[in-house]
Amino acid sequence: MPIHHSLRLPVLLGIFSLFYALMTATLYWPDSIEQSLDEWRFQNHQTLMLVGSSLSKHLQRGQLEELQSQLEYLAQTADIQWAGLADKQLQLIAHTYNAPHTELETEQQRLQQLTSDSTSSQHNVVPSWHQQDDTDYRVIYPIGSQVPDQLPQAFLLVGLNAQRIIANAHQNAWIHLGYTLAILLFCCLILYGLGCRLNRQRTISSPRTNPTPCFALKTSEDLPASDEQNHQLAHSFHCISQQLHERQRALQESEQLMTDLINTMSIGILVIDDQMRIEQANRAAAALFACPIAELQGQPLQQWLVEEQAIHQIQNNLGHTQFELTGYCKGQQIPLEITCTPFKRKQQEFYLLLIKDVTEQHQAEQQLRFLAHFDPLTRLANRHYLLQHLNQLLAHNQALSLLYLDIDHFKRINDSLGHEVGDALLVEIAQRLRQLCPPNSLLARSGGDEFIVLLEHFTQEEALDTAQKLLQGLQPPMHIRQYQCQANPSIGITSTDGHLGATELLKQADLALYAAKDAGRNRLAIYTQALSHAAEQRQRLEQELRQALERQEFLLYYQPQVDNQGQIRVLEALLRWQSPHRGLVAPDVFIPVLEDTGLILEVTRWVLQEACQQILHWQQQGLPWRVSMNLSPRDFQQADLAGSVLDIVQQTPIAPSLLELEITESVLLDASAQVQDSLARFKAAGIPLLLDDFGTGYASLTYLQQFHFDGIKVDRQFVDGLPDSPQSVALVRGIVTMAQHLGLHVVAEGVETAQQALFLRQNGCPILQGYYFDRPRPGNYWSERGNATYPAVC
Ligand SMILES: Nc1nc2c(ncn2[C@@H]2O[C@H](COP(=O)(O)O[C@H]3[C@@H](O)[C@H](n4cnc5c(=O)[nH]c(N)nc54)O[C@@H]3COP(=O)(O)O)[C@@H](O)[C@H]2O)c(=O)[nH]1
Repeated sequence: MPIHHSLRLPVLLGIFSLFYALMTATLYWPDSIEQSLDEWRFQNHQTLMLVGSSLSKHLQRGQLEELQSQLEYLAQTADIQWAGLADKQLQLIAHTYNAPHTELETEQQRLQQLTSDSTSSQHNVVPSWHQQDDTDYRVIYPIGSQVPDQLPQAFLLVGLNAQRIIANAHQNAWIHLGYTLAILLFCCLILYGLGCRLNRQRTISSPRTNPTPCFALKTSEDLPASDEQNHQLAHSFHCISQQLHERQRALQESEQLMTDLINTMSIGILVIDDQMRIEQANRAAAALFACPIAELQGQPLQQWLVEEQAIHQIQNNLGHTQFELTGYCKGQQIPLEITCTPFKRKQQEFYLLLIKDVTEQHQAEQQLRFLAHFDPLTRLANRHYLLQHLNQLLAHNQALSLLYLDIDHFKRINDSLGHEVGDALLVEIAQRLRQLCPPNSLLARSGGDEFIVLLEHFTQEEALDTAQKLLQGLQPPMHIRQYQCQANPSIGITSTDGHLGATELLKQADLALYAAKDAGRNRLAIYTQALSHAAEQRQRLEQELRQALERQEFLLYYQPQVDNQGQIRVLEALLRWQSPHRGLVAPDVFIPVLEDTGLILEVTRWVLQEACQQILHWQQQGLPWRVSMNLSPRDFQQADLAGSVLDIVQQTPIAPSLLELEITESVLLDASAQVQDSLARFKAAGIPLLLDDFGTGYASLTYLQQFHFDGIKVDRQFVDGLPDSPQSVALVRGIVTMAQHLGLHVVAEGVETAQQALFLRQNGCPILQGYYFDRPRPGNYWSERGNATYPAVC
């Protein structure tokens, strides 16, 4: 059938449209589905990478609950059906509730095949995608793989379904095809309409060729119909273009959303191509390199990295790996932690880099390293560092000497002037020691007020010489704020030819230090074998004393204090130790050990209980004697000395005034609030307090008044010189006069002769104690002796 010439073009166009639609369907369609799937995989890859990094952190911290909820959260993501997590041994450690067991088992087997694949050049399994059927995919995603050739920390197993994406792609393709056809159809119609109009005009303008009124007939019937069609077509075209516009807007919006999301992430993100050019960057990355995003894009990555081999590191990395590189920011070098994940898009290789500035982390690590080896206060090496160095030298049998320093009575500075002054003084001491120490020496703060100087290649004579310089150098007082502080050290010295262990050497220096302290402080002492021997003896004594306490080998002896009429007024309870090996041991031998070990606290409790029982016993016998007992300075360091003493006293039916407490001056030297509180509570309970060994220490009238003592005991050493030594005479007279004026009662101890007793009586001392009257004896001796008086002193 011949085609009217005005329809020829539209018909041709129509045929072309159909042909085009057919071509698009066969060529464009599969390609567009493949492209959608590519993009879908890429997006899921990124999601898995982000989730993988947080799962890795939970794994490192062993947070199983967080792992589980992270997986559940992942399974809520569009197209992700289920997820599971297998550890390095390929055992499942967590999975979502909806994960089918058969799937998990299959994935586990697949994982086993992947990791055991001997043909694989790397054990570091890369993310692998497996297509189950048309729409189902399974992904094995390695997590926390840091080092090539090593298995990653774990594997994320994920089931994905691409049905939505494929359906979307189909829909898009249909719409695309529909649009194309509609546009072509629309063009056909326009062309057809134009053809008709051209014909009509031709008819009007050339009446000779077409004079018939058919034109009028055609115009009256066809023209309105054609206008109507044109109008509808224009309307459809408008709708289509509007829809197109809206879809484009939606696309732009989702693109913007993606960009915004990436920009809000605090971690720097870069996408680079295989030529290492930056394709995309987020705001955090721009801030890291202090360069606007637009300027970053298209730039070679090398421009921002210090190391040349950095690029090889990125290119050679096969999986999701993490490494550190140094980057540039405003000309400054910054340490960067980079997680690199390669991916393919449209057959081209790309790398996704997650970049973190680890400057703060590095600083914290540096600080930790510093703290591990140095003392933060004085900035000297610490004990740990010194030990390390000492061990290294001794491993090479190097001859060396050690000086062990301890500042005498440093505690008093802390207690009286406060810890801030104490700290400042330590810094000053460190500073002075630094200047005094010779080259080839290592100065360390061992802790508290202890310092150690390691002298490499120093003989004992040279070490002695250095120690003397240190002693002298620390002699001048130090000005700390408004105070003038004295920091006198005691120094222990030891030397070795390099054939000793570090611990042994330090022990020797420590023993020498204690020898220096025992010898009167602010001096030095050299280690000798005898010190080790004495230390061993002491160790043994300590051991035996512990047993003595368990086996109840302690005894109380009592020594009387006699008045002017020769009557016993008070009996002083004095501790003895009936040792099965040593016989009856005097307290001078073992009390220092009990004090050092803290055993004295238990012993004092025992003494107190015994003394109270003895008072009660004598009371029941009609012997109204008071008993005095000694408290050691160490007793005052326990938390509630007054509480425990008063408890024991109250448990016995005796008047507290029948017990006297003898306290040495050294207790008051460090009179803390705790000491003051204890003394006040004894006083309030009615227990008399006596200041023992008066005159030997730092006897101060302030103490007597401040702590409301009832009396003093004149020390044996003053009584010893009576009546011949003019100093003793003057001192004893002075003490007694002062005590009388203060209303204190005075006891003189260590009275051994009749002359001493007479002198004391004639000089107003009413109560005397000493061998002249009696030695300390067991309680039952006094029970039997009863109230008999001693001969009057005349
Ligand atoms: N914390 C405690 N300290 C106690 C306790 N028991 C005793 N001590 C203290 O031990 C030191 C030695 O005591 P001791 O060997 O018992 O000596 C006492 C007397 O025997 C001795 N003394 C008494 N008269 C004379 C004498 O004429 N000559 C002489 N050479 N010595 C004599 O004096 C010691 C009593 O001293 P004091 O306590 O200062 O009155 C001694 O410091 C005891 O304090 C205890 O249970 N806890």
